[in-house]
Amino acid sequence: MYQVKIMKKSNVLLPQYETSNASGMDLRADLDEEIVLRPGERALIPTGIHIELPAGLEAQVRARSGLAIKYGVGLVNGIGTIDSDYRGEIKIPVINWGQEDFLIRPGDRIAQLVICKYEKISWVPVEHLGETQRGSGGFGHTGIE
Ligand SMILES: O=c1ccn([C@H]2C[C@H](O)[C@@H](COP(=O)(O)OP(=O)(O)OP(=O)(O)O)O2)c(=O)[nH]1
Ligand SMILES: [Mg+2]
Repeated sequence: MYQVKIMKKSNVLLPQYETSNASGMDLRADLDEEIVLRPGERALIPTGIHIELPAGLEAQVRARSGLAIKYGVGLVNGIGTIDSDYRGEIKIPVINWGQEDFLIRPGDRIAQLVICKYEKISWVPVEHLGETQRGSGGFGHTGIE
């Protein structure tokens, strides 16, 4: 298990795994007061945490499926990428795709953080790529049945 430095405001709880083998740790809104996200509205919600990941690890900010299904609330950037060299505050770009106002209260768990390994590569420019059965087929070319 990696040990990762985290800097946080004193009022902020450490993100934690909610079950023993969860891959994500829930992220809480670090707000002074509740905010209302109207339908179609987006906001960048602070978490009050800064982390120092070793090179080779990234953190992904992902939506919580319960909020997505119940309220249509997700992340406007799909999945947020926290680079290992980022030292700023982790923020959550939420959007209300639902039809009702969505209330975010201080401390609400509104997204989750998943730590992942990533690889670095260097490019080798070429004129031809290796052949495969798929070739250039994509975007549903194998059908749906
Ligand atoms: O959901 C997110 C996504 C990003 N970030 C922070 C961490 C990340 O390392 C930095 C930059 O993110 P990204 O590369 O996705 O944004 P960009 O628009 O390309 O900004 P930059 O030019 O700073 O890389 O912003 C967050 O706090 N939350
Ligand atoms: Mg970037």
